[in-house]
Amino acid sequence: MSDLILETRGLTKTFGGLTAVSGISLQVAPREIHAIIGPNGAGKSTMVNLLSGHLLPCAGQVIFNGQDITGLAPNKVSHLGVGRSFQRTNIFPSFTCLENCLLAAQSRLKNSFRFFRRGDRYPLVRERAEKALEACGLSSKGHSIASSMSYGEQRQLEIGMVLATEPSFLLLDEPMAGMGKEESNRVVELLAELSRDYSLLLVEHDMDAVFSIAKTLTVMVNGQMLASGPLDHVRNDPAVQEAYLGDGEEQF
Ligand SMILES: Nc1ncnc2c1ncn2[C@@H]1O[C@H](COP(=O)(O)OP(=O)(O)OP(=O)(O)O)[C@@H](O)[C@H]1O
Repeated sequence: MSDLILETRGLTKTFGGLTAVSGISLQVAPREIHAIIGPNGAGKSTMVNLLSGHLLPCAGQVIFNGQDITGLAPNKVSHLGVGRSFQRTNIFPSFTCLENCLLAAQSRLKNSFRFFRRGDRYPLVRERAEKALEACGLSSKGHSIASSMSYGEQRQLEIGMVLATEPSFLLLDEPMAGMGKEESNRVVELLAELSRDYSLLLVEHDMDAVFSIAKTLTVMVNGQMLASGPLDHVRNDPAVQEAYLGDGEEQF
């Protein structure tokens, strides 16, 4: 029995003549934060989309909790416990924080026709939504209209909506994108807290954030995996050092 929660084997995606993800094999252990880093166009978001079922791989496998989930539709992947957030904020701006989480929690009800009833009429849905709000640090903002909150809080809410779907694994695409230092520090703390209960794979450009919370790291360049493994090991890998120090853009 594998002790990995997620594993990819030779995962590959091409768009016409471009190989966006080329034979990537990585592993994520339970309750660890695994970060994927790399320059723009490296294939990081494509990788996330392959894991969440939003894109079909051309070759390779995705194994989640020992089950081959390659090619499953996003809703099936989500029902198995993989929750994902997107690079751009994906909330209902005119709804309150609680209503956003209620909708996310309600999406987990078996009968989709139950969408015609308000989520707060279901005690379980309400309980999950409130728990998610608390877990994302917004329990005091339940009745705030989402669009009236700061950008950082809106991104926190998005994580709350993912949590309301009761995942065991979180796929987060640039959760700190566009944030100032203070806001991203708050999200770093939140993710560290969440890693006690959840396994996380995140794509992130903020190296300070990555190095402060990730336990394992995968570095991608031009669709290829340059290195993958424990943070310090990968960080000191000569190929990684060269790739990052080479263009002077993202040094560590
Ligand atoms: N749907 C698509 N059709 C065609 N090409 C695509 C598609 N999605 C991504 N690509 C290409 O695949 C490559 C990898 O893109 P991807 O968005 O995965 O990179 P990334 O590492 O996430 O970049 P960034 O950090 O800028 O978000 C890029 O060259 C991109 O233009």
